[in-house]
Amino acid sequence: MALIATQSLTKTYPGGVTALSDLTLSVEPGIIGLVGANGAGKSTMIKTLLGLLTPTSGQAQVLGLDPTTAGEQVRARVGYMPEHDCLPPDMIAAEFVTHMGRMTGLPRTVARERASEALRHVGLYEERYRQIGGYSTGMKQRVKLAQALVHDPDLLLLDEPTNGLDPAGRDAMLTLIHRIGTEFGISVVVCSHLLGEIERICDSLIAIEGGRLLRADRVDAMTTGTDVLAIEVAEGTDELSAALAQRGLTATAEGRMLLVPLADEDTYDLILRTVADLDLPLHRLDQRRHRVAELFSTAAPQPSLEVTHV
Ligand SMILES: Nc1ncnc2c1ncn2[C@@H]1O[C@H](COP(=O)(O)OP(=O)(O)OP(=O)(O)O)[C@@H](O)[C@H]1O
Repeated sequence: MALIATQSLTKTYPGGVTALSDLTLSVEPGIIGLVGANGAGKSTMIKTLLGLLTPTSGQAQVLGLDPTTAGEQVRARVGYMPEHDCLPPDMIAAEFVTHMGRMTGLPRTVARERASEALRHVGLYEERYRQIGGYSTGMKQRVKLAQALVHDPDLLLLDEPTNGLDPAGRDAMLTLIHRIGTEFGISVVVCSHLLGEIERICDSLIAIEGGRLLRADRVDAMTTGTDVLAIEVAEGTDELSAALAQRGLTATAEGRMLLVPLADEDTYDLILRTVADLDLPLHRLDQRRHRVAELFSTAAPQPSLEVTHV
């Protein structure tokens, strides 16, 4: 059974903005990145999957349930970490997460135990009796994650979980999400406009632009090899380029690399022989892979689709 499936899912807000347009996709369980620039429709998608927004047309299934008609059942099995700060500053973290557990229907003692456990999973066990207002941004993000985990969901929907964090904090949050997805066997959908960082921890990606689906697929299927070889030598790049041209290979310079079309298996040998003949120190020779970033059009209007790591 697909983890999430949509058929022609469309959401137009009362003001007339179409945030999701005719989205049809199906993703398997795992860690799934929902990527797109600010305004692409990610939050709208998450809220629709939770049954908090009703689609204008089309359908969605989450864990085999229709959020429009079975919203409560969906929310009982799904944990949600919203994008914006939603934490009461004068509450103690353990109390807040317990309260959120109670809201999902857990009895008081179970909610308390589960809250401690969830706070331990996110690395806040020692600090759990402190007021949230005194927490750093990273700790607040972890409390939001703990409250999403408290009822032991099958699926987590995380809306921009690295928002407001510095690079080290982002890294720690992504490592934590990856651990939850792999060690706890919980599927995770993680929204981000930071494609590079999300690509690193995900099995699959759903890429959207202006409310439309660009592609939903496994990351490895999106990054198959191209028919271009990248060569990098420590020195003598120009010399190598000229020598390759003499042997009928057209090399294009890109930064410190030379890119050569991969005609057939002999191309590798020809390059290696040329490098050896010139006695140049070879740093790399490999087949270029497609990058997920290529899915997105380079033109505006997605200036904030930052690629941090590819
Ligand atoms: N309640 C609303 N009423 C009207 N328009 C809305 C509403 N919420 C979102 N929109 C619009 O729908 C589009 C998609 O917004 P959405 O928040 O889903 O995008 P996003 O990809 O999550 O971006 P961000 O990361 O900036 O939140 C945007 O044009 C936004 O302005």
